[in-house]
Amino acid sequence: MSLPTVLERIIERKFEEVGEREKQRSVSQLQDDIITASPVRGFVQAIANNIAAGRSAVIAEVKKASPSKGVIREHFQPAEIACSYEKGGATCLSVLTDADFFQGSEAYLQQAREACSLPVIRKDFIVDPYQVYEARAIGADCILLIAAALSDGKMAELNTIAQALGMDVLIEVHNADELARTLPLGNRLIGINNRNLHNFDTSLSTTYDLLDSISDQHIVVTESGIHRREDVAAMREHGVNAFLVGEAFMRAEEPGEKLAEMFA
Ligand SMILES: O=P(O)(O)OC[C@@H](O)[C@@H](O)c1c[nH]c2ccccc12
Repeated sequence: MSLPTVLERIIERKFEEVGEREKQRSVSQLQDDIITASPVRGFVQAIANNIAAGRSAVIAEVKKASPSKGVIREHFQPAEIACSYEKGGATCLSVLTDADFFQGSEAYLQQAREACSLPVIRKDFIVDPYQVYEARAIGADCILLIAAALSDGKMAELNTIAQALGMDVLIEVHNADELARTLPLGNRLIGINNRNLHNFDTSLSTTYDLLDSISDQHIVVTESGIHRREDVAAMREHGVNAFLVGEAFMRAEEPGEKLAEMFA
């Protein structure tokens, strides 16, 4: 038998984590929290507005560490980073909430969101409805669903729950099969992860190769491995105008300045 890939290990751990959390706080308690949660900020709307105005839409990521890179940013203050991103022209924020593999937390999402007026996506490995309720309870405006981690039925179920709670959904794919499974859901936003979650290689051609199969009604978000102005220019030449960028910003002293530089 082959060794489990990192994605498989993460998912296995997520199911345990959900079990532990449910004992601490039930779904019905989360539903109470949702009643008083901060109203949803339009995530897709913000992206669409930017693109309609001819600009790139930038989802700027708040990420301390990753399994492939280890600690990416030592000085890590989510509120400070959020302000810097907003000043630098970010459209939305992405905040890692996974603790075990990315050193993230729900508190980081709350701190980042409170510090600015940008819509925020909860970046985590969502495999159970519990995590969708939890996302809205902590203020998330959008969730990530990773096609590689979900069956068709589970993906549809989680998507429907998120939308019923008023959130947007970014479904992430990295090959033609995952894309074909995702398109029938009819979501406006499609994320293409240039990083293979099984072996961590990044290749921008992952995005280019899938573009022909996606109609103009969708907004493609290219994710991972965008490091330089040249990467941005190449994507824009292919008609891709929405970007999810983490590491390149996180390694800069002033993340928002780096954003402004790369997307000027
Ligand atoms: O740091 P990068 O290479 O700019 O990548 C950001 C983002 O795309 C990446 O963090 C990511 C994309 N999909 C994910 C799913 C889970 C965790 C992390 C991710």
